Amino acid sequence: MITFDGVTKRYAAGTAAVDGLDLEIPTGEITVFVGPSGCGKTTSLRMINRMVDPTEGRILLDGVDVSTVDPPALRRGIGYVIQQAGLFPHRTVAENVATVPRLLGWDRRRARARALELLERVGLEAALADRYPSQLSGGQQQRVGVARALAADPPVLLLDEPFSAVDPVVRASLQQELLRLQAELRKTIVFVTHDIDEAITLGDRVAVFRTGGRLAQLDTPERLLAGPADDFVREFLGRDRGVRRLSFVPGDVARVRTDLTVPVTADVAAARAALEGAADGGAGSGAEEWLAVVDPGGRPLGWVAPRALPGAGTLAEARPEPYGTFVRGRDPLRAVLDAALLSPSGGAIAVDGDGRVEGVVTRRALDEALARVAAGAGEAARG
Ligand SMILES: Nc1ncnc2c1ncn2[C@@H]1O[C@H](COP(=O)(O)OP(=O)(O)OP(=O)(O)O)[C@@H](O)[C@H]1O
Repeated sequence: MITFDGVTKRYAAGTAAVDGLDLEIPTGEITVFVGPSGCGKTTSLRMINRMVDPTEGRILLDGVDVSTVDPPALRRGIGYVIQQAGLFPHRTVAENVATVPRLLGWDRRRARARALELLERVGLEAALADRYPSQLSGGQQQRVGVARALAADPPVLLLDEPFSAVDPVVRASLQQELLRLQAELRKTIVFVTHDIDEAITLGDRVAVFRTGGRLAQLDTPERLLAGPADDFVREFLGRDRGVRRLSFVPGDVARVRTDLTVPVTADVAAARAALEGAADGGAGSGAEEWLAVVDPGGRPLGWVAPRALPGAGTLAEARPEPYGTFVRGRDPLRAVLDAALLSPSGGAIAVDGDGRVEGVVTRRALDEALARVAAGAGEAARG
C-alpha cells in the first residue's frame, strides 16, 4: 500500500503543483491518476520514487516513509515507465530490458534469459531482442519499456502516460496487454493519464485531480460514472456516462428466457405451441414474443416474429431476421444492449463461450434490467 499523507509540493515559483494530497493506493491494484494538463499528476507520481521530494507531508510505502530510504534502493523496488519509453538508444532491446538485473549484479547470461522471458511476456518476438530501439515501432518500444520496468520483478510500477504517443488502435492493444499482465502479476500500479477513457478501462480505482493539485474524487470507475462528486468531475467524465457505466454492470442482471428458442427443424405448429406455453407460463405476452431460431449445432440463425411464421411446414420455411449475441456469464449489460440494438426484435440472444444459444433476453427483460441500473444510479448519486 502506498499512502499520501497531507502531501504538498511547491516549486520555487510559488503556487502548489500538488496541494494537501491524502490518498491510499492499495497493493496489487491499478490506481489511475487522471486530470487536465498541469493538475499535478506527474509530480504526485514522481514523489513516490523520490524523483521529486514533497515540500510538506509524507509518502509511505508499506508503512515506511520513503524520505528515509536511499533513492537508488527505493527505485530498485519500483519500476518506472514514461511516455516514449525512454529506452537507451545505443543499447539493444535485450540490453535495455536487462539493465536493472545487470545493475543488481546478475551475470550476463542470466540477465539475457530474463530479458527474453519478459519480451515474450509483453508480446514481443525473440527476434526483436537484438535490434536497437530506433528499429522498432512506437508500440513495440512501449512494450520494451514495460518489460524493462518489470525486469527486477518490483512490487510497484509507476507508469507515466506510457501509451499516449501511439495511435489509438495500438494503444487499445497495449491497454489490454497491460490488463492481461496485471491479472498474472498483481503489481501495485500507479498509472498517469489525461485520458479519462484510458483511466476507466485500466483503473481498479481512479483518482480524478483538479487543477491546483487537488483530489476531486477517488472511486471505482463504476461509481465514478454513476455518481460524479461535482460538476468538475461530471464535465471531465464527458458524454455517454450512462451508457459507459453499463460496461461495469454484469449482463446477468438481465433475465434469460429459454422458452423462446426453437430449432430450425421444428414444425410451425410446435413453435406456435411454444409461444402459447410462454404466454401461459406467467412471463407475460408470450404470444407476441419473437422466437430465436437455432441450427442443428445450436448456433443462432436469427429472429422470427410470430406474425412472420409460415402457415405450415418447419421453421426452415421462415426467413430469420438479423440478431446480435452476447456471451452469458461474461459480457456486461452494455453488450446485451448492443446485441438488442442489432435485432429487429429488440431482444438479445445469449450464447455460451462456443457461440451456442442458451436463451434470449427479451426487450421487456432488458427494459427491466436497465430500470434497475437507473434506480441504482440514483442511489449512488445520493450517496
Ligand atoms: N520542475 C518544475 N519546476 C517548476 N514547476 C513545475 C515543475 N514541474 C512541474 N511544475 C508545475 O507543476 C504543475 C503540475 O505539473 P505536473 O507535471 O505534475 O502536471 P500533470 O498533471 O502531470 O500535467 P501533464 O498532464 O500536462 O503532464 C504545473 O503547473 C507545472 O508547470
